[in-house]
Amino acid sequence: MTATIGTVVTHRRYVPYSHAHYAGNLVDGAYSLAAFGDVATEMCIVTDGDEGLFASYEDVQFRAPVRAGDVLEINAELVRAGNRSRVLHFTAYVVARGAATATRPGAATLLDPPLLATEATGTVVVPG
Ligand SMILES: C/C=C/C(=O)SCCNC(=O)CCNC(=O)[C@H](O)C(C)(C)COP(=O)(O)OP(=O)(O)OC[C@H]1O[C@@H](n2cnc3c(N)ncnc32)[C@H](O)[C@@H]1OP(=O)(O)O
Repeated sequence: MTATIGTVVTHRRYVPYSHAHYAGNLVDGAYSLAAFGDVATEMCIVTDGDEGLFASYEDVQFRAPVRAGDVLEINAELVRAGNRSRVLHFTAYVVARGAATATRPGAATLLDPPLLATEATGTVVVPG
């Protein structure tokens, strides 16, 4: 296992309507953070053969809403590797979004370009 700076791990997931929390089917910010935790877990497996533990966030920016019915692309990039610490930069992009009408309740569209919804920097720690 090697912690190579620039390594990227990507997940894609549909945001279920069961996660709508606010008006307009808005999803809470914690949803993005949970997604960052999952992509960080895979990053730790890739770099260190262990799931790792999330130690801290230095910065979290909610730049655009995430809504139920969105398809998210979640990325983690390894930006710094200490002895046991791994600093990751996270992004969550909306790549597709529901576009329901009265006659087509399941209509949805790809977003081109994708919409940057959430961005963060955080540190995970792996065993020595
Ligand atoms: C992948 C996602 C998983 C999750 O979401 S898990 C759920 C949430 N997280 C947790 O429940 C974790 C709870 N916290 C802990 O268990 C411990 O707390 C840690 C294991 C995270 C760290 O404890 P210790 O192993 O005793 O840390 P040390 O020996 O003091 O330091 C080891 C390396 O970790 C860096 N570090 C420790 N705490 C922090 C912090 N809060 N923010 C940033 N970095 C930290 C240090 O600097 C050092 O780094 P250097 O080995 O590269 O020199």
